[in-house]
Amino acid sequence: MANPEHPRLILHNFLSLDLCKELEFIHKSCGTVGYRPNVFSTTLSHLIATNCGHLIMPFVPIRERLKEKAEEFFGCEFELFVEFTGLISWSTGASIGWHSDDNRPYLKQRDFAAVCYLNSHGEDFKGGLFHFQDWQPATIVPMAGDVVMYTADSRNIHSVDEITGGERLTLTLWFTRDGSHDEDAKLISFLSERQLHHSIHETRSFLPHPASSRMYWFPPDTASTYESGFDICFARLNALGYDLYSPQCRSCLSALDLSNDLSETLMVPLRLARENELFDEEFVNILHVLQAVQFYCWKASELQTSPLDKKIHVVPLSPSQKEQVNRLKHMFLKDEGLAGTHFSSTIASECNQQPFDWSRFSAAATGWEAYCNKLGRSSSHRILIRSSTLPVLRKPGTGCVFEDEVCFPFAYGDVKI
Ligand SMILES: O=C(O)CCC(=O)C(=O)O
Ligand SMILES: [Fe+2]
Repeated sequence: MANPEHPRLILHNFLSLDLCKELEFIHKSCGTVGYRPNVFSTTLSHLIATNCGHLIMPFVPIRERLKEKAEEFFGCEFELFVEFTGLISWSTGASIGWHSDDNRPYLKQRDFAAVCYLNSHGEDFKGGLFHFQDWQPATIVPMAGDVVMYTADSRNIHSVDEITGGERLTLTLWFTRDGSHDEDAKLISFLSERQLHHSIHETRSFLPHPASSRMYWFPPDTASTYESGFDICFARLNALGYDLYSPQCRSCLSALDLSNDLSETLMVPLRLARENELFDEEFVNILHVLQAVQFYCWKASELQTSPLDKKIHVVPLSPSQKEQVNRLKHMFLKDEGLAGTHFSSTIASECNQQPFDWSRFSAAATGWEAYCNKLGRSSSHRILIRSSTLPVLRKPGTGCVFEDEVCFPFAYGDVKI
């Protein structure tokens, strides 16, 4: 039963560690600079906008479980809509003072919050403890798999200490009773819009389409964009020991071009380099590279290669290729030290647990494709989302039954509404 003065709930091990890792993979390969300093985020609409709608699949059952839990605990069965879902990471320097989550006129629709911790204090980051101003528990130490739920109003004023190292990652949801703020309805309409633009003759593809390069530039200060700071995708690759080579990078041929708008430079085919070796496979753009690399990080320990595998082709970097690799680095990592502060400190716990191996990396690139295909194609993974305009029939204890269903094979295939 909720304490009516401070209604809040702590759930330990609500999410499996596997699921936490999967969501970490999605965030580290799809995230953008966020809404506050030193904060990065991945929203569901951003996944759709970058042709990664299939990556919404892992969120679907979690959203439903969290909504049911909130309805049960706060005593509002069948009343809630998800208002916002996002993966949010905080790096060194990020913090938030005392506040309630509905403390702005445009946030008044928020009734409840659910913050799911996807990694752990002490192991993955330092600082970042959560505090409630009144009542118990006064402090929550974020641990992977745990969830805190609370009302978004002034009965649950809270704060988060500054992050002093590493990256703190959460899956954060807000719930509302106001159907006009239903996130599902917005996602459905965004998806159908995208589908209309999707030619029926186009072959199915899970290749990501990067958003505007400004969304990946840190710090997100428009005035200084590209003159200081760094590209977060590039910085994540660099922190893991990778370099990029662009076979057709025109803007990096001349030092004079360094002040140009860089938006197209990482949206073209790229190749991956490591130390003095160049991997002989082309990726369509930087997000494609990053997804393969982060998939390798996620799955490195499970990837099997056999001596019968075809030989992985890696060639030495030529001096001119090396020069171009360095130019790209200079363009996208203006402030390498700053990039290191935000992304390097967690690498010990990532894929560096075993020595790097190109054949395992190649297996990861293939595995990434199979993973995307599975998410996108499997009919058992089809997303069932109710449109806010459809009347809903609910049966207590059995979840929801809809008079009609809106069925989305996310991002691909036919849409039935
Ligand atoms: O990440 C957390 O623990 C809470 C974050 C928070 O208070 C917010 O985003 O409003
Ligand atoms: Fe908050």
